[in-house]
Amino acid sequence: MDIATNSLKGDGIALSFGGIEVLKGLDVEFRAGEISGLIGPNGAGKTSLFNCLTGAYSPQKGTITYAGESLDGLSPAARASKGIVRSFQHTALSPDLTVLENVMIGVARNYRSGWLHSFLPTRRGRDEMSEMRADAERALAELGLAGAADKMTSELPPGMLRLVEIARAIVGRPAVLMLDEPAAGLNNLETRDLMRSLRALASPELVMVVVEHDMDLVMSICDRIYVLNFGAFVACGTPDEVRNDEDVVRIYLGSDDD
Ligand SMILES: Nc1ncnc2c1ncn2[C@@H]1O[C@H](COP(=O)(O)OP(=O)(O)OP(=O)(O)O)[C@@H](O)[C@H]1O
Repeated sequence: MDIATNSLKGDGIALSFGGIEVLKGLDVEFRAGEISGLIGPNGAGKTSLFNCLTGAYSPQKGTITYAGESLDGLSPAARASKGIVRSFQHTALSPDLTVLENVMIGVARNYRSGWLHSFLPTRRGRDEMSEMRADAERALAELGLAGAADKMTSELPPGMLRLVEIARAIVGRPAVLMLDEPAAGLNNLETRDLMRSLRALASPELVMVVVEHDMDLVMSICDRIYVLNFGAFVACGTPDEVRNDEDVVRIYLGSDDD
């Protein structure tokens, strides 16, 4: 398929709560092969747009497509089965499973018989289990976490937990990876490791979208940045273009938020 068509697009996305319009007819295109950033002050509408794209919210107006195919009306699970996955701002890992087992959960959707069947003492169950294990080991290795596979998640510092969660999101080889504030709660060193890992994940087929308050991270790793304010885009461009945009400097970069 032509990579240029493999974008996640929103056309005229409008969302209201109790009559208050929080997204005002947004047009957006997150392209494969790029890391896109979504930034803006508190309450600008970033999470609302993120939730519309992942299927957690249904916009009252507009259309969302991936590679030209409409996603309208599909639940988050149905979108995930099409390869559109998200990570969570607060880690959603199980403390009772090892790192490897937590990541294996993320790949279960790719197997015909699923997670439960893989534990059954059948040939197919055993084969699927070892494939899932190999997929999870590959995802952990991609993020530099091979050595942590057998640890319990409770033994890991926050920065590594965030990477484990990203490993769980990428283990099924998603088409679209949406990251909600991946650097929240991380120290400077952990944030730098995360930036390196995210940059290394970028590939020509993958649409990657990062909602983030950490401006250094966004400016360092993103190819294109959308700036949202009061539910409307005020700028879109490369980090340099956005950094030098007068409106952005006025409404966002000059604020005390970040
Ligand atoms: N479920 C909801 N019910 C009512 N209002 C909501 C809901 N979700 C978001 N809003 C409102 O929509 C507006 C945009 O909020 P949103 O969380 O999308 O902004 P944001 O840019 O992600 O902010 P932050 O950076 O603080 O997370 C805010 O005024 C918020 O109060």
